Amino acid sequence: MNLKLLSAKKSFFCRELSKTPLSLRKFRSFSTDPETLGFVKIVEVGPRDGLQNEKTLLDAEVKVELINRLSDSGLGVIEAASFVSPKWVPQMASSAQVYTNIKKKHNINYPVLVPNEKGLEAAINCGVKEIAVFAAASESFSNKNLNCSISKSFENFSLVTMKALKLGITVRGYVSCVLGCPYEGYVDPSVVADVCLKLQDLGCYEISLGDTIGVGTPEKSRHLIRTVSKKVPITNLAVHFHDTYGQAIANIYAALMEGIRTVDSSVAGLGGCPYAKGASGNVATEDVVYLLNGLGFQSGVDLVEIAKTGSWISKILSKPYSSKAGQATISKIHQ
Ligand SMILES: CC(C)(COP(=O)([O-])OP(=O)([O-])OC[C@H]1O[C@@H](n2cnc3c(N)ncnc32)[C@H](O)[C@@H]1OP(=O)([O-])[O-])[C@@H](O)C(=O)NCCC(=O)NCCSC(=O)C[C@@](C)(O)CC(=O)[O-]
Repeated sequence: MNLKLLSAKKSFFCRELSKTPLSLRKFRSFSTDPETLGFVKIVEVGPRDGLQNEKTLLDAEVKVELINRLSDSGLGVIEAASFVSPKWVPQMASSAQVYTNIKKKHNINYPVLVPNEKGLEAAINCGVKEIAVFAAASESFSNKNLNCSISKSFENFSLVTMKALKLGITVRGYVSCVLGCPYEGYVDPSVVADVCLKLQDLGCYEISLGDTIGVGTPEKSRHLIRTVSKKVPITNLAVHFHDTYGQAIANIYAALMEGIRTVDSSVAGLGGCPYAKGASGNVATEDVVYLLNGLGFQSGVDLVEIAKTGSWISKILSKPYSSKAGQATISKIHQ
């Protein structure tokens, strides 16, 4: 790398690091050398979070093709489906068919969402190796999304995780509304931290912080991560930003600077939660890959391949292709 550029990059990262309090710097082994910044795991949630809110029911074959294409782009984790009630989320009714028909690669993890024992049974029958349970940091959202209180949801998750872990199925946890709730507004970061800790205590190996309605800003995201990581190690945390206010990439940058190394994203920025009206798509995987490449992080994801898939699925859904990095990448291919 050009020496001048390297030194400019280095001083930029040193400036960023100097904004991190000493106490945090100590336990976040956070490199300042752009050459050794390391690996960021991308959790692709397009086939689940991206599609669950689509009104037009997609054929299982299209979802299978989407996942197979994503599998060819270098992603290590692709959330494939959701074993929830089809009455609640009709788009996910074909999850068993989708999961069984995808061409699974040995080095890719294909987790699915599971809210209760019924969902776990269905996942087990399909041979699923990883599930994700999803809690909320707001009572109102928990009631809308899961039809029960936060404490009742944990009774379900406790049964689900215990059974799953006994069978060797790993469990990831989500917390929704970490930076705001569509029904209650402000959410206290210490409440989020408590919910994260509970998920960790159940045996979740990783907890994803969901900004369900995309209201977060970089400083609020930093504050949240600092609060939560006092209870759950930062290495066990992921971030999951929706882009409702166009802040997702800035928030991810802030999260990376705090030491987060797992980022959820959705191809073509698809997505939205059926129980969070007005919440727009997730941050686009293409935009995250472009950011990571620019910062010198490795993700293993091929920007051209993921952009081709983003452009393809947008056409299938008759939507404009909304990823800026994806659009630019595709237009370069066609030059
Ligand atoms: C949890 C329930 C089921 C409770 O819903 P309920 O109505 O209280 O459940 P129930 O036990 O009374 O069952 C009602 C019916 O659903 C069936 N049922 C019950 N469970 C299942 C199941 N697992 N699979 C298939 N069917 C199921 C059950 O058999 C019954 O069928 P019926 O007897 O009426 O014919 C419901 O509220 C539900 O499915 N909620 C899921 C909502 C959802 O998927 N939301 C989106 C995902 S979360 C999200 O997007 C946020 C996230 C993770 O991305 C992070 C972020 O951005 O914040």
